[in-house]
Amino acid sequence: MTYSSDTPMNIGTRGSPLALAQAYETRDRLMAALNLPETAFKVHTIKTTGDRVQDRPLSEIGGKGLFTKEIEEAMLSGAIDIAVHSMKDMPVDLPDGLVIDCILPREDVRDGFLSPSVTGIAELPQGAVVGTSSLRRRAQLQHRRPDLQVVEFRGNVQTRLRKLSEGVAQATFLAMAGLKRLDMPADTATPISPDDMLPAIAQGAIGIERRKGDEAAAAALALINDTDTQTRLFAERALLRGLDGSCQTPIAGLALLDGDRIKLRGEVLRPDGSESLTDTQSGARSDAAEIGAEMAARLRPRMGSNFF
Ligand SMILES: NCc1[nH]cc(CCC(=O)O)c1CC(=O)O
Repeated sequence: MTYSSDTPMNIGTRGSPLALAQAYETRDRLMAALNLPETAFKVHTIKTTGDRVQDRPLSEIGGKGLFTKEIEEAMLSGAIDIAVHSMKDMPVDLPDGLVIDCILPREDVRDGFLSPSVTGIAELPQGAVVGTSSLRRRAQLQHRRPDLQVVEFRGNVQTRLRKLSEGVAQATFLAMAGLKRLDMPADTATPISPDDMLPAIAQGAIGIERRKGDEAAAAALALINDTDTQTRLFAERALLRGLDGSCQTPIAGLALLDGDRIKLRGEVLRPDGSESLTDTQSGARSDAAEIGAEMAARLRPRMGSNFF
């Protein structure tokens, strides 16, 4: 079958401005690749548990896939055909019957530092308050600056910028990818080199999920898959899997390609930042997933028990 105005491809997404920007980017790429008009696609916004609960840290609500469950149910029921996700937020295991084999070209992988008063972590005064809801960023920050105070900072990009302007914290972090996809002014944040703060696994990458048997969706998505980004995510997500990690564990990882070689850097931290373990491994890009798994196997004995 082919998609048309009468039988459009139904695209599911969360409703935040960033999620919508990612869904429209996906639609635009599919329009170009399939040479179809806008009317051959329909974007459906779906509210998830994670969107609904705003007053508690995510780690407290618990459970897997807080931002994906309702969307995946809509896909399994046939209400939508594909779902657009930030790969950074995706668990390593997907529900039975669903697959992600389409990854869009990666945006800026770096974290951004945002503050109305200073331009970097080093300049923050002793004891300053920093807002973040990311366990990784919290641990990395406290590892470098144990004097800083970290407060919980939930909500979408716009909410966090508002909290910063209200003075709830003196600084915060946001992924450069999100800011760029939202067309925020370039001076909104100062990019932090991955050498100073290793980003989250899959940061800046968008993945598109579909039903396993849906050959029409598979054929369409194959046209817009970026194999370079996909390969980098094979390595990074294999590391995450090998460490039994999720977005609730302080793990960082970044793979870079150099011709037919791939180089993976990984970091695990104790949640209070008291310890950071890092590792680096290079290999053939065809071995991306093995490299991630091997790194996890090397880190595990170094971590001992109850590391996280
Ligand atoms: N966990 C929230 C989340 N998921 C994806 C992004 C930004 C886009 C990306 O990293 O791909 C963000 C916000 C942030 O970390 O600033």
